[in-house]
Amino acid sequence: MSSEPDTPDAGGARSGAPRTPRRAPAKTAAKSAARPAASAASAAASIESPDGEPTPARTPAPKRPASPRKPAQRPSAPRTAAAKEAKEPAAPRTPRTPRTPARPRTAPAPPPSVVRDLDPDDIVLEISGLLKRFGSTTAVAGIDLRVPRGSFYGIVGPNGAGKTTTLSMATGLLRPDGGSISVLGHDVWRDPAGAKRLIGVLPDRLRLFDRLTGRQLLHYAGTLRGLDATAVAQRSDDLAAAFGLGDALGRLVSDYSAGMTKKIALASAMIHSPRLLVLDEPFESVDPVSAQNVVEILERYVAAGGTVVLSSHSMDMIQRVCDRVAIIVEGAVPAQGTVDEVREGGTLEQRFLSLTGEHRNAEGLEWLLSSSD
Ligand SMILES: Nc1ncnc2c1ncn2[C@@H]1O[C@H](COP(=O)(O)OP(=O)(O)OP(=O)(O)O)[C@@H](O)[C@H]1O
Repeated sequence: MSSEPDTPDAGGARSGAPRTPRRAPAKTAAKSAARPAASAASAAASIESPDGEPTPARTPAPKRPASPRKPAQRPSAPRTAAAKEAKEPAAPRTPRTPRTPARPRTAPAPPPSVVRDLDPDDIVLEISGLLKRFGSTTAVAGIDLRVPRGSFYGIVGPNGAGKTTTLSMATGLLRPDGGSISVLGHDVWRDPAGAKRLIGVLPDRLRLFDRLTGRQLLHYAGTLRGLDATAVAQRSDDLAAAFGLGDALGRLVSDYSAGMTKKIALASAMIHSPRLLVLDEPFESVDPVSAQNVVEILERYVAAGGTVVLSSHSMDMIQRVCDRVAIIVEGAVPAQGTVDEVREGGTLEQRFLSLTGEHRNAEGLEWLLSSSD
């Protein structure tokens, strides 16, 4: 979460034992060999055998003599008017047999949506008239959202729609230009300490203290939230086991894979058992098995009374796990509500496409298909 100050090296080069530089001579030579003939010979001569001895350059194969070209077979078109007249008129074309009409495609039935019967007046996160501009760009243009307690709330939208900007403002990471945000009655910008105590955040751009081990990072996150050392140790073990990071807790976070980093960041966001979890693209870089594992952890959290707000580009995932969803387009929310209300009988993806008009095609990229030789 943003309340964690950035380390000077956060997001920087990976630490740990220096890696042995990889040898790539064979690759380089192979690459050179693919070059045109003039350089190919010198490249071949420079290839070394594994014991360091230069291998003899191959003798170039003798060129095959070019076979004489056959004259073109196509008959030439009649040149004179007389010859034109002599030409027989073309036989009339037989009309095509009309095709049997294709069977109308039946769209696959949308999967059943997750239904949670929640009190619409018991609101955990309330956003009203939220506004944010960056210079001449209006990133968020007056968004209203109401997230009921106990919901698994999905936020979807095309690239640049304003999802991250909205979630950053909702969690106190970015100051809005207008509007208000409250978490269980605490105004995020007037009472940041009160609101932040209730929130766990997985921000879009992870900036972690990656020179710490996983265990140290969890210890830091837990003690920052006021937990004592015993509780932190216990919860760290529980979270590491749940996220499959048990064996990695002793290793530096900088040496984690992208998916592992996401999971340790998520564990850090959950260690203080927040009432609201705000997760910006939590499944990005996470393998399908781990994603399912994370979903199960979040479902247990929601079943126990927690509330999750997450953004994702995976319509399938949102449709499968969320009971409510908001679609953000150009900084506004044209549709929000239960998944069934938003998808209006179709799939979430169909509704998303109808609202975003995202049907760009590859016109203008014809050059991409032409060879660069
Ligand atoms: N710090 C910034 N400075 C200038 N413009 C910004 C900044 N942050 C976001 N924007 C702009 O605000 C708009 C919304 O960006 P945002 O990151 O919220 O979109 P998003 O919906 O999260 O996109 P994506 O799905 O690609 O992550 C974009 O036009 C973006 O270029």
